[in-house]
Amino acid sequence: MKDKLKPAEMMPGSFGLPFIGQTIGILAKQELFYWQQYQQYGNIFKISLPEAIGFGKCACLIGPEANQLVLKDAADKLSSRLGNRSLEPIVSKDLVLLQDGVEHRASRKLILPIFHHQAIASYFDTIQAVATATVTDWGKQGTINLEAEMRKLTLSIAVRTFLGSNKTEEIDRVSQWYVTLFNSLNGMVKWDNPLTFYGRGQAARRKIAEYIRQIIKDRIELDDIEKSKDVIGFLMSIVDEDGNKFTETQIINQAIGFLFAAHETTSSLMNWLMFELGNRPEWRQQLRTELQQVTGNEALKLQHLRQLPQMSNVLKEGERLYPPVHALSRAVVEDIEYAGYTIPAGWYAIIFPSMTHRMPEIYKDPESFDPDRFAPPREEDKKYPYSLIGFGGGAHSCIGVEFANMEMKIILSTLLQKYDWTVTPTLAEIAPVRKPFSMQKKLTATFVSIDLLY
Ligand code: HEM
Repeated sequence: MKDKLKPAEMMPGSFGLPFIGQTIGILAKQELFYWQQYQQYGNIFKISLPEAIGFGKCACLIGPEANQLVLKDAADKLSSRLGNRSLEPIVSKDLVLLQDGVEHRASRKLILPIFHHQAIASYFDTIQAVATATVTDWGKQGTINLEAEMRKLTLSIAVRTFLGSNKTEEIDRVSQWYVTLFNSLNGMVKWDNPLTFYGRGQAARRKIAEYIRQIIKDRIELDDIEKSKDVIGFLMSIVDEDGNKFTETQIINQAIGFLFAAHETTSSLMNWLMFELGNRPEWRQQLRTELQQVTGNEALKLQHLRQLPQMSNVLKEGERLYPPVHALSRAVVEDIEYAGYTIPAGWYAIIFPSMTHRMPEIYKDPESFDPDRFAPPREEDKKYPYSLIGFGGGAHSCIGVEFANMEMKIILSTLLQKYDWTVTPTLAEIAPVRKPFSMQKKLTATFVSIDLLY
């Protein structure tokens, strides 16, 4: 049986140019590059990416079966740590995503309680307060750059709930360092020098680390650990089965890792939800009616969030059409087999939420925004396992999914209760969106107070 398997080199697709592989196509076209390869070659194709940026020969696999293989069935033969090593300059090996096997299971068990629903309930008030205060300004500003303002809002929420900072100037400072660190991911030259993206990112990382170190020091001095209901507080209180606590460096690395995992993802999904809703007055009204029925026009409370099925389906439809993590990468450490090919150790296996989510075999009329596809009896995501993977799946599935959904529901509810809005460019001008990462920068939104409308 094994003899009949073809070598991965025989897959359709192209490795591109020597040394740089397909880098030029990917830099120029981003997600669209993979989409075009999929159209040309089908649901399994090869590419290559430079080793200098943490890759090599890659098998790109599309569809629920491939997702299940990579995230579950063959997970023991794959390494998330090596598959995501391009993120190491930002998040360090202390983040669970960069760990495998026994080490990963042990760390994940320790940190899961931080994002368990009991714990995230304690973040509700903070998120609501930041969301309410921030969006109050949006109505006064005329047309806003949606991406920039949403980034500020989600960063403020993350810095407040994770690090416990509550002074505006501190939040702004940490947010600026974080943006510099995030942008340094684009830096090809890994030289720690102020002249390079990478160097500026590392300098910003050291500043964030120093800021967190001071928070830890203050809390120890003030004996304030147990009282602090933020992520740093939880990280400082965790004790493993042998009585060990996280070291100061581990706490810093985890916190920076969480900022990274939580921020860009939530911000991007929020932008596209605002875009879709901004183009659909009927859905804005439907969500508003659902909210009114549940809250009875009182302030939003935590328990209301569990009674908003239509809003939950809108979030899922956003996750389906605009998954912020459009590709998930693993390094192959032991040969795996898929679709008649052997994918050997040393290669990378990459799966794509963005393309799985638009397969007509799974989702009816996949390009259309149709949140009801998730409501009974349709429940299109239940037909095949691993067909909705915007939050990943298997051992490395997102630990922040509840936090993210709570945050997005709070922001959306706050906006729906306060404003009506329009977004440019319009759906007709840019759909279907194949480059959401860069396209989101073009989005602008105009908010009109509901009181002025009704
Ligand atoms: C809309 C928001 C979010 C989306 C779409 C999202 C998506 C994902 C995805 C796709 C993965 C799996 C990556 C892989 O398997 O390679 C993941 C993992 C992870 N996410 Fe999220 N995420 C979001 C928000 C958050 C938040 C708020 C946190 C909180 C800190 C968070 C923390 C993590 C962590 C720590 C992991 C790694 C888990 C592990 O390796 O065991 N994420 N996320």
